[in-house]
Amino acid sequence: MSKFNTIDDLDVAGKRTLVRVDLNVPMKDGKVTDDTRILAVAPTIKELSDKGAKVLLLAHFGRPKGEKKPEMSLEPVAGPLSEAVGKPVTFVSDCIGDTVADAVAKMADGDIALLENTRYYKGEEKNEEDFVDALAANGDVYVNDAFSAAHRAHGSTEGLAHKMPAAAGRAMQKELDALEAALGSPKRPVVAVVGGAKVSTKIDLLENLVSKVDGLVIGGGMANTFLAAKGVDVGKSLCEHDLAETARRIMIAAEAAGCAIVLPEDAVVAKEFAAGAANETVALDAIPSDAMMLDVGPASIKAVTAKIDEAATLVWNGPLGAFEIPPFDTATVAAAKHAAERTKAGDLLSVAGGGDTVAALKHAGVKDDFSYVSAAGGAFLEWMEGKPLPGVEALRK
Ligand SMILES: Nc1ncnc2c1ncn2[C@@H]1O[C@H](COP(=O)(O)OP(=O)(O)OP(=O)(O)O)[C@@H](O)[C@H]1O
Ligand SMILES: O=C(O)[C@H](O)COP(=O)(O)O
Repeated sequence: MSKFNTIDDLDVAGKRTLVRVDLNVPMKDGKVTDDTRILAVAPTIKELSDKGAKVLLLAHFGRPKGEKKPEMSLEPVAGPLSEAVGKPVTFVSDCIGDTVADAVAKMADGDIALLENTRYYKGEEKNEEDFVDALAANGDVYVNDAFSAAHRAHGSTEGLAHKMPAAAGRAMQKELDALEAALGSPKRPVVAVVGGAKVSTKIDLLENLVSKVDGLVIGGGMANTFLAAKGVDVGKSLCEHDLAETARRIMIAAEAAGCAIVLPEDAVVAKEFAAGAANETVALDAIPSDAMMLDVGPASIKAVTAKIDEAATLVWNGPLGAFEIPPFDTATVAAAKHAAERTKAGDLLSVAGGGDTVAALKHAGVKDDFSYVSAAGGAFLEWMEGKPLPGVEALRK
């Protein structure tokens, strides 16, 4: 990390310290269901507080697209965060303006405040100068500890670094060092497993990824888009039909690069996305038009585990199905357990990343058996692609 400033290079005592963290955590009914990302940033927050900084935490939650959507408030995260840091964390209902300035005026050195969702403002994702200036108005120094959001050139992840002395936090430092150690020169064959629901934001990076890996297993909502591009009628499944051309381009690029793509061969379908929903396993040409593919089926699981058996290195982001609701967790759990067994046997180096992916590995009971688990999903895949991450680049010395 010597190429980057770290907290050791910043004087934070008595300073209003804007700290970008990733608190985009899995949540159900207003409660945090996985605290991995919270635990990852807690040491940085505690260290800054212990050094006498007035710690102002900046983070996004979900994709409110510039609207103040109450269900995407960060307020429910303040409690679990306070518990993880072992100090009180005050929630502030805005991230810019007088509300923040008034809260800061009441803070003593060492106090910690969590500011409201930065994506409540359009200027955040657009990295608008006015918005960045408004964020900067309440800070003296900036620390970025959100590796998992570093692939976004947003106001709080990139813009702010140019406005005041800036440094990487401990979690950011640890992630970059660990990924370099594990995947800097990976042992081949390298197999990537990509699933999940963020189809439009992750599909583009697959085009580069296929030239870096020897095999690519596609599952989850991502697979539905590829299957539809191949002419499969995916019914009401999560699928981005307008990305069919992109999916086809990726399949051509993979073939040219000698990267074998593994797509589902069968599917577990249901008419509703609910616990206990009636479901059945069907062939790809028999998906009912009113049903959703919520998991890949047994033939697909066999193909996925066989591909994992070929790998010396596995990188995984995105569950193979809607794992939060059994039985749609079956494929994700089976693949996770299989990768964990091979890792424990010393036959595989396994790296997984992503908010929900980590939750899925925990659910499968194998999180600690993977070689390395990153808090980052999209950022981790972009790092794998070899792309410079704007949030990291902005911290270069
Ligand atoms: N077939 C499917 N249909 C609908 N949702 C699915 C399907 N397969 C997986 N999902 C959902 O995908 C979500 C996780 O996707 P996502 O891409 O956000 O992964 P992640 O690990 O959180 O990565 P990141 O950190 O980039 O967000 C889960 O909530 C899961 O229910
Ligand atoms: O969950 C993530 O991967 C990060 O928090 C980034 O979220 P985003 O994909 O909505 O930018």
